[in-house]
Amino acid sequence: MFVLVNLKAYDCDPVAIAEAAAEVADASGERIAVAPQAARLSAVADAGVETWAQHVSPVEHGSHTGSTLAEAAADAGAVGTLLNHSERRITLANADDGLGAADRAGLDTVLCANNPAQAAAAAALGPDAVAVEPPELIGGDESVASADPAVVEESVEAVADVDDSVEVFCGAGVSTGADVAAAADLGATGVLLASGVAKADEPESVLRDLVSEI
Ligand SMILES: O=C[C@H](O)COP(=O)(O)O
Repeated sequence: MFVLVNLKAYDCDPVAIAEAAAEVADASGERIAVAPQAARLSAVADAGVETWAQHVSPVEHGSHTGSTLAEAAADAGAVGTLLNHSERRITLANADDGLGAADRAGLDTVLCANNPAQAAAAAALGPDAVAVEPPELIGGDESVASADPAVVEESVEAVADVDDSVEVFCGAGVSTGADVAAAADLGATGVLLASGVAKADEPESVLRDLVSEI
């Protein structure tokens, strides 16, 4: 199971979390990545953890003020990017172009979706993975795997029907090793989480717990 920690814009120390994640990944042998604010990509990558962007713009080099160029994210140390996160929705055309930009820069991609129908549509665009996250469960205390297991199982089936090479992750409320194990039981191959780590008093213990039942 891939554990992808999105720090969003939380008031946390991205480098301390990156160092903790690198240590837990090394000790456990599990794959953990951290997605900080774009301005902190280099600092997080320098901490030695797999680093992801939260978003890249669907543009090439040129006159695109305020954009996050995929090549710039890659140069800063990112190896992958989220696209179409629930808090950073984009149009279908921009999702397609964003995937093209990520591909051009050599970034892995996770395209987010709200539900199984969107997951199928997302899979049709050919990302490396689709992450299904019911928006109403994001930032909550109960994991999607227990609060709405059907949305995960149905997304796994819907994506496999479109393209069985696309992985399915799930997210929203994931914060414990039991949540990760439950997601795996439903067919997910990764989890996308944020508040459970970013808002924790001791992020390293949460990270250790997250990989404890894989
Ligand atoms: O990107 C992460 C997801 O939106 C889940 O956030 P959460 O773990 O705070 O529910």
